[in-house]
Amino acid sequence: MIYQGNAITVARGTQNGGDDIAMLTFDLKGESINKLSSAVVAELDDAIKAIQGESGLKGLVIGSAKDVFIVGADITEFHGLFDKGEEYLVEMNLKVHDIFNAIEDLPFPTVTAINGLALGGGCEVTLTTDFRVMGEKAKIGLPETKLGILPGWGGCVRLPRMIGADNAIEWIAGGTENRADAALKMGAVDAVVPDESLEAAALDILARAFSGELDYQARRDEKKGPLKLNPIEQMMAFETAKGYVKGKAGPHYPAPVEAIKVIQKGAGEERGRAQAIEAKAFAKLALSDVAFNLVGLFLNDQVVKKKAGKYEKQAKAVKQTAVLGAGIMGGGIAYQSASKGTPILMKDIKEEAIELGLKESRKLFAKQAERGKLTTEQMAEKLTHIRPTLSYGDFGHVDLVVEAVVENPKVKDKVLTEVEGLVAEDTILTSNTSTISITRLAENLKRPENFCGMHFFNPVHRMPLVEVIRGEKTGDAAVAATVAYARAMGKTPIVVNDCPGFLVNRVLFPYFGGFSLLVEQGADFQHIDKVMEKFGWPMGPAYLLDVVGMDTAVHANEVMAEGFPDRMAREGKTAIQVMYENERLGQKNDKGFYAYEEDKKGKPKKVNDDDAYALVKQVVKEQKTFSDDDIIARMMVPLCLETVRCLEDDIVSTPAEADMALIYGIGFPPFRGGALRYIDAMGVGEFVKLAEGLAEELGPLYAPTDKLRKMAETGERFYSSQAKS
Ligand SMILES: NC(=O)c1ccc[n+]([C@@H]2O[C@H](COP(=O)([O-])OP(=O)(O)OC[C@H]3O[C@@H](n4cnc5c(N)ncnc54)[C@H](O)[C@@H]3O)[C@@H](O)[C@H]2O)c1
Repeated sequence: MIYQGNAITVARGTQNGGDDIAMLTFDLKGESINKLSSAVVAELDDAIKAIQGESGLKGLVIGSAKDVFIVGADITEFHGLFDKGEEYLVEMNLKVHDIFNAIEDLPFPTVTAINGLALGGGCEVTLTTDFRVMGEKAKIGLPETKLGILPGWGGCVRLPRMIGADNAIEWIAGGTENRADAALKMGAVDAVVPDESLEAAALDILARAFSGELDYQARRDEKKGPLKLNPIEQMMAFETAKGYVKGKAGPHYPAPVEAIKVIQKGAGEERGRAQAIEAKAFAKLALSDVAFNLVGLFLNDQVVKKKAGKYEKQAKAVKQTAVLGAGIMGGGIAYQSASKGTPILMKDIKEEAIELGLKESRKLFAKQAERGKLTTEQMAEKLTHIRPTLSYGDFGHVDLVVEAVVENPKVKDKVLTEVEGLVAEDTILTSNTSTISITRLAENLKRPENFCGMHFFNPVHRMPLVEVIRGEKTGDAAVAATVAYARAMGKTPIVVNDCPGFLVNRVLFPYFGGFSLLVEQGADFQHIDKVMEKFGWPMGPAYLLDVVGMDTAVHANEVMAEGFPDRMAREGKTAIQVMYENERLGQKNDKGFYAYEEDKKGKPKKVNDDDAYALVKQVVKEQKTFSDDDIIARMMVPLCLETVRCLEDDIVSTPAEADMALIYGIGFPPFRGGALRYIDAMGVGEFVKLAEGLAEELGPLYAPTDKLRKMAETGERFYSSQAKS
């Protein structure tokens, strides 16, 4: 044994009967995957030094004993490391460069055997060796820009020299996970073989290097030298890419463009100087709020997944489901279930509704086939997973039912009690209601413990969130099975307690409340939209209301006002009500705050409509002017405060889940990390001051809770680590 650590071992391996190959294996103890924590990187340093000190070696194979090669750096360490500042981060990366360069400079040929995943730092380890062989099912990539940073351990330097600037930009700026065949085509790896042949293939490559058939020194020189593009080619490649990538990433996500700049700046440089450029740019990005928030988002996502995983372990199998109602939501639920492989019965009372639901599903499957994601046979097979019906015939064999009929408590009561009488004792019943209390719907059921909410978002195939709502009598088995089913559908379930609006709509409607007040005080609704879109929302509030539908919004608002009269009930008409009364329902009838025309692709395109302005005038009481910051504060404060209340009222159990629900459910700007992360970034004290000032003029919708005031006094935060700026 040459080296034995907690995550790395180096042994002498055989090649043609000898023992002159160093076999370095990643196998992190106590974990199911390999990741590059600081401790593992320190081990790698020791392991390479041990190899350097060993005599009689003539080759190195790096591999993994787990199902994956290395999934990346240990992201749980990031906030702590970023806290140490720019200088520390530059030094840290230069040290890693020294270790990685030492692998690249070993006096014999080297090869990595990649199985499972080689992402981020894991991918960068593979780039240090002269050759790479990859398992057929493995994936490789540099997803760092998705975290608001850039590959800082040589990815921006080595990859462009290996696969060309254009290809490297695509991988790095896109943060893509790339399949083995694509990696081979681009020259990122030298061979693709079945997993079980990886080691043999790696040894074979070494043998060919020993025989001189493969020139490992030439490979090395290429990686270590400047990028082979003349200045004009460089200009063309980089400038075009920067323009394109900037347009795609948008103004709030600087990392992809910064990564291109690093590749460009380092292009004419040899290894050491190019790596220094990379280290500096990495540290700068790592200290940005965007990186802080995106890393936070990743960690929150882990919390949410872990919680769902725990429920899933206790869940009974959900093999056959049913949806009641084949409308917008029922149709979407049936498609999503079938698409991910759980057979589903789709029941409606109207033949036309069923036809429409099936037509939508066919359209969505056909789109996937067009994009090459499904073959025609697979598409036909998936469609058979949806079984349309007008009767309850096969409901005796259903594990879980999703009720998605019209939003009317009487109809829902009737349908739910009817179906409860037909299914097995342990079948789980769920409702996709957006506004009716789950505890209330359970009142007429014989087995309320088997009932909970399963709230999807529209359009179901696109929106990742499912709120799983626990009513007063809901049992753990119902929650567990519903969470498991949501996961099987490829969704992110978050478990919340019952209250009007549940979590997401309870938080969204105060935001619309802020919008109504602004409009009444003379703010232009199109300007509000522009400001909030610039802030990072995918659509402004007026546009969002048009998408939600004015009828839905008015109805939900009534429910919220009844539930929280102190802050959500109000006198006088809002612009939303005026739109509704004038049959401007939004996109569903082509007119709301905007008018809608069909674009070339047949999608609704919003255009200005003077009639909408004329109607809004009816509610305008003042003509105040608002700065962009005023608008942001008046929109964001009620939303953030309601999120705080949901946490205090135990509607949601952690800040991580609350923030992720808003990002996944209503498109809260991800780079801002969520409502509670937003308060933390502003500082709880500053936020409370801002809210109190607004509450004086605008009332209880803006009033901070006592607990939040206390947090401001004591300096408490929602998350433990702190953003930089
Ligand atoms: N549309 C949304 O954006 C959205 C989002 C989340 C939740 N929801 C909720 O989902 C539910 C359905 O909403 P939708 O937008 O799909 O409505 P929809 O009007 O498009 O569809 C309702 C369907 O239910 C059918 N139906 C009525 N009574 C029935 C019965 N007894 N048995 C079987 N089918 C019956 C109708 O024929 C219709 O096809 C509502 O509770 C709604 O609040 C809607």
